[in-house]
Parts: sequence; C-alpha cells; structure tokens
Amino acid sequence: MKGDGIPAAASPATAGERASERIVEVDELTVEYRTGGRRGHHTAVDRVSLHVDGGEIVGVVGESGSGKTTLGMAVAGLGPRTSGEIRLLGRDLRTLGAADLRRLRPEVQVIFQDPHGSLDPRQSVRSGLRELRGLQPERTGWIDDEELLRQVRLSPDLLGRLPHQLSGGQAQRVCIARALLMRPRLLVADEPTSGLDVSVQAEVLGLLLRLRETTGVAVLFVSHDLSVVRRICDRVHVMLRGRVVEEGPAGRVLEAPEHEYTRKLVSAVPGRRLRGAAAHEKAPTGHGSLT
Ligand SMILES: Nc1ncnc2c1ncn2[C@@H]1O[C@H](COP(=O)(O)OP(=O)(O)OP(=O)(O)O)[C@@H](O)[C@H]1O
Repeated sequence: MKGDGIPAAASPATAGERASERIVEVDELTVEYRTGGRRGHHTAVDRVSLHVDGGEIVGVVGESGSGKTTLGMAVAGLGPRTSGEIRLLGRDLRTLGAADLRRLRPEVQVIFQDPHGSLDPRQSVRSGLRELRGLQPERTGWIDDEELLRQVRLSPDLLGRLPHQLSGGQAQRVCIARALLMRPRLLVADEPTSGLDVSVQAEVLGLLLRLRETTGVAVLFVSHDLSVVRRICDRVHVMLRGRVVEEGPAGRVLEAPEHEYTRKLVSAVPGRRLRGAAAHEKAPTGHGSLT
C-alpha cells in the first residue's frame, strides 16, 4: 500500500488476498439525464445502493431501459452521476486529485456487449496491447502478450490478427485479455455474452469464472438474461425503472423471487433453465484447447 491508502498498482495480490476486500460500494446513487420533455430530466438510476467484494460476481438484471447500463457505467467512472457516492477501494472518486484518479481508474475495467465495436479495426491484437502497455507501463509489465492470451484461452498465433479476422468469441476474449492486462480489481461486464452463440457464450462465462478463481477479480455483471445470471452470479440486484426492487443470493432471488416484478421476469424464462446449481458451484476447470 502507498501512504495514501491506494494499493500499489503492480502489487501481486493473490486471489485469496483479494477476496473479502470491499472493492466498490455504491450509496444512494442517482443518475438523471437531461431531456427535452416538460420535466426536463429522466431519472435512469434512482437511489441505488450496492456493493461488490473481492472475487464476487454480482448481477444486475432488469428489462431494457431499467437503468442497468447507466448504473454500470457510473460504477466504472465512465458515466454521469447526479448524486450519491461511489467508493472504489474505500475512496470516493469525487474527492481524489488527478494523480490518485489516474492510479485508481484502471482498477475498474469494462467489457461491452459488442467486442468488435470495442476494438480499433486498424489495430492488430499485438499493437492494441502495445498501446495499452504504453499508457500504463507500471501496471502492465507483469505478463507478456503470449501468456496473456493463454490466460484467456486464446492461441498466441492470434496476436497478429486484426479484429475482423477474429470470431465474436475470440474478439470478446481479446477484450477480456486487454482488461486483464491492467490487473483490475473489478470488471464491469455489460451484456458481455449477448451477441455470442450459446456455446461460445458458455466458454466466455467459464472464462470469467476461472479468472475470478485465479486472479480474485470481482465482476459487476449487467444482463437481461436471467439464465446466464443464474449460472455465473453469486448475488443479484433486480432493477425496475431505475430502482432496485429485489436483491439477494442469485439462487434465492431467481428460484424463489419475492417481488412481483422479479416473478414476472422469471416466468418469462423458458423451461426450467433457472433451476439447479449455479456454474460457480461446478466451475469448469478450464483446461480446454486454445482457439
Ligand atoms: N444519454 C442518455 N440521455 C437520455 N436518456 C438516456 C440516456 N442513456 C439512457 N437513457 C435512458 O435512461 C434509461 C435507462 O437506460 P439504460 O441504458 O441504463 O437501461 P438498460 O437497463 O441498460 O437498458 P438496455 O438493456 O436496453 O441497455 C432509459 O429510459 C434510457 O432511455
């Protein structure tokens, strides 16, 4: 730890050390967007409180427009905030000076739904990584490119490829590798598997579960897909019109929902896909072949 309480970026904390630490704490967060209507604003996130601890995967679910992305972006420090507090590793981002902010921001990395849209189409995987290393040399020296790709179950042969030469699943794993390079404490994953085929979706979910085990990274997992959330999340928050209407362990909330709205969401899931043990209770060992 540095004297200011911010952990040194390159300190190699083990997964065990990283677990149980409070990574992010959101207190009564409200986000309003300006609109042209009579009220002049729209409340996208309305007094939401939540926390994510080291190694936890915490879901945010709800229908389209319920405020999930707005919440995720605010937690990542990338979106607006009207009121309320977001403390990352115990520090309120608003009170930090520029140098502290620069050091703390990489602790949260974001993965989006469209991996190809997140990658520069003119940049090979290798040159994209080189650019990131140039921006944060002190954080990124812990691993070389080849090993980084192996960590996300990609062949190092892909380093020379441009984004359009990658499948959706490969591109998403490159995005995860780029995030991982920064040794973040928290990944905000916004519908990271929605655009992928079901089998590729399962591989990416398995990868996130394995990375949580090996690195202790926590994940705020934003999704409208309850069966995916049931597979991967420890706890879940259900959002309706900007408010959290129900929260708790993923198994309890999704198998025995208490709020009427959660019941409605659950009843819309076909078959019995929410039943049974979550994937983290039977996490794949991840020794599959590289692609
Ligand atoms: N930049 C913006 N300006 C004005 N309103 C916005 C803006 N971004 C989002 N909204 C509104 O805020 C509300 C929440 O949007 P948000 O994208 O956070 O919801 P979501 O649950 O992530 O939806 P989806 O699953 O469709 O992405 C919606 O009513 C949306 O129309």
